[in-house]
Amino acid sequence: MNIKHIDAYQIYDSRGYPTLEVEVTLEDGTTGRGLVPSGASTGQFEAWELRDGDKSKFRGKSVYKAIENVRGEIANAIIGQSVFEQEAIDQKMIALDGTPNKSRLGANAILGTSMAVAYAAAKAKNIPLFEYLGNGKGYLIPLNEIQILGGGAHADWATDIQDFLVIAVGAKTYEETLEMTHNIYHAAGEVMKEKGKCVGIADEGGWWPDYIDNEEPFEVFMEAIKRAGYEAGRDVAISLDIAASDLFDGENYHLRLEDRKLTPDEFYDMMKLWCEKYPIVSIEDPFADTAFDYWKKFTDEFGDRVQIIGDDLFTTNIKRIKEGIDKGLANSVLIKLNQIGSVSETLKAIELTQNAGWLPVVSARSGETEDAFISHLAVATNAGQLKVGSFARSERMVKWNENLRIQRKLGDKAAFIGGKIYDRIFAKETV
Ligand SMILES: C=C(OP(=O)(O)O)C(=O)O
Ligand SMILES: [Mg+2]
Repeated sequence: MNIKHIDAYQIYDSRGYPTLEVEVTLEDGTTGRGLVPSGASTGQFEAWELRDGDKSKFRGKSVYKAIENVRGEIANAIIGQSVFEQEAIDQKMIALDGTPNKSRLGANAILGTSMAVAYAAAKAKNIPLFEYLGNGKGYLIPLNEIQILGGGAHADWATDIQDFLVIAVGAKTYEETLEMTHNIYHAAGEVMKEKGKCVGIADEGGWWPDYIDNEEPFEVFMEAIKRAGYEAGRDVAISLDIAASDLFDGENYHLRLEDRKLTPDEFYDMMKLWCEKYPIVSIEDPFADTAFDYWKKFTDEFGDRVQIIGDDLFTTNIKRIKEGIDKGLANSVLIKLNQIGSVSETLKAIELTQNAGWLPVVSARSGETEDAFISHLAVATNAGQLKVGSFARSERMVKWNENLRIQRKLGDKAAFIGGKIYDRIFAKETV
């Protein structure tokens, strides 16, 4: 089935900033839409999100140039091509762009088209997206990583740490992860309101706190877990996204909240202390994306009991992930479609991660849309984990809820292994 028409439009994301929607129409009238998310704490090695006007201050700027590129060059190149040739279409757009980071046509223009092509292809085959993307091999319903408190760039630096998340490692079913998280999320809100520490809701739906130091959120978190009736470390574990590149000034890590600068060694010791003191099962971007020595040292020390995720470190980029695997910098990769800018490259990044015995964590962006592509991607690839921000905004819930539907569709084929996913990385060190 060939592509007949491609169009693009400006829509708005969950933060109310402009983004792109691409619509692909096939010869039989079938359509597919790709809605492009957008980050705030973006990594320096990400593919380029094309915005109109001053490139250095792009947040909030319109995307009409990217739209023009879809309607013009991209449409000219791929109209008439079979919609089932996902990789060939993506490669054609990459070659047409001609830059290493998709900055000429825009990673947003290319990704929107790539996602729309995948959706249209699945529809043309009359199968769900997860089945199409995974060639029918997807069956694993992912373990959720859900934000309870938001900070960093997502809450105007209310805390230095960007995400305090919960992982229901003891849950026996996907439904139970949602049940446990909803209890903890609301308990945390209650604790914070009692303490007079709740300002509102951060960008991804977690509570926006008002704190004076970086350990206070841990105390609230531990109290919320207890109040919700769970045991920290057994039923649920803590996960952090430090987003450390945002704190790093090229020399030191700047804690704005306490107005302190920590040397890389001091920062390392703080990460170490937290991992020893609290039931932390997963930590993302604990160091700056250039601080390879610290990543390596930390993985050597904690990689047998903590999932160490590279987000800004790898930016879903195959070359960077390969280098990370060769050097042993982490044991997990955050997977974001728009960091690399096409569906087929994202699938390859997941495969590479899994082949190395590492864990992929499929992730949303802080600026999201009402689309649930990533829920399908996580199941299609048996990634085993999904991170979508929090629980209290519809652009997040649409992803969690979509996995309930996918699970129903899969029926007996569906499996959920919960916290056992970590045996794949933790067992290795001890065998
Ligand atoms: C989702 C994240 O935030 P952003 O989309 O702002 O990069 C993240 O850092 O993992
Ligand atoms: Mg991150």
